[in-house]
Amino acid sequence: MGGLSMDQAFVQAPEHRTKANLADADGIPVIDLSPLAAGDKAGVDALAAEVGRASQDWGFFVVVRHGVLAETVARALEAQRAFFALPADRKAAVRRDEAAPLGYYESEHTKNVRDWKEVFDLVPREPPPPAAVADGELVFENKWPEDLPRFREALEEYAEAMEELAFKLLELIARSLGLRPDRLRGFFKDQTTFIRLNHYPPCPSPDLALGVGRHKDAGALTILYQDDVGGLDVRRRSDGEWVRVRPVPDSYVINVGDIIQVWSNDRYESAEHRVSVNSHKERFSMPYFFNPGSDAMVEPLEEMVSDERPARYDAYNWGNFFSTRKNSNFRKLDVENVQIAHFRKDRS
Ligand SMILES: O=C(O)CCC(=O)C(=O)O
Ligand SMILES: [Fe+2]
Repeated sequence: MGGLSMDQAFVQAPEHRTKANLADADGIPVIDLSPLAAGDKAGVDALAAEVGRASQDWGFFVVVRHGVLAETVARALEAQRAFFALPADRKAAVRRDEAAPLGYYESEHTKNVRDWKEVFDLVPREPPPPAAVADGELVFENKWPEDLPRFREALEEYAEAMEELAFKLLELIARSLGLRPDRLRGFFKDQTTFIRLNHYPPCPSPDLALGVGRHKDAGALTILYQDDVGGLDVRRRSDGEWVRVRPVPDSYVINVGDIIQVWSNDRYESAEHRVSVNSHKERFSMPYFFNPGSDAMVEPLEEMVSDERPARYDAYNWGNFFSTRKNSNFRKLDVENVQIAHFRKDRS
């Protein structure tokens, strides 16, 4: 199934393997976004406060009544299933490579251990192709599979709906930090957002391998659709234990990424998470990684910095960070991949 076969490359170190009978992440807030549609100020303020608490306590929350049409989601899911059901040679025809990182891929490494998954990456907005490609420069051009007619259409429609939701969430995050609602918008003008379709085939050794190894999302916000199988685990802030984010029908799992951690000067923290696999049921998920433009310099916002709380990070360029991270995920390297911790002022 999925063309993967178990070998040493997938084996996690003992301390990173999934334990049986993981507890549920009971406390993860489920937030109803319908006050946004109603548009009354008090309702939206209360919502922003909820988002703020969740971002502080968990770095994760679930949203329901989010306004994304069920048909739009259903069409995207159908496209996703149809793509991964294609024979290997047709998936390989849209395989990503180092210079052109979008498309199909089945050999991603997270922290140098191979993930038990296959993916398809696409961008909602293609930047104009550079006139000449400089050495090391990545070309973000979508690769659409042939003879899968509704695939492109369904995902373009989905991407549009996600962008709308992403900007609403960004506004709530800004409000929750006491900022102007549109304070963060400007960073997303030439955004490097991408959508990933994930397929986790059943795994013969779910006690040894992971669908995605433990990591934090590097971007600003992640909006994740997960099916009803379950497998997303988050490291609970209160005690450091891994707990499972049980699927909620018609919901999205939202997590704040490293960029919001830096912008907020550590008021919010990007939580570590991973994907566990199982031996009997394939799982599908679709994260939307909402990322700023590649020339964005990421640093604590001036409103988040004071004499009592000086800036905790040096500024870094998002485009460099992103392409360095992408390359390190592409194959096994001998060095640790780039982390925001490398830009912390108090690192020792
Ligand atoms: O599939 C999932 O539930 C989460 C995937 C994930 O964390 C990622 O792709 O960054
Ligand atoms: Fe993630």
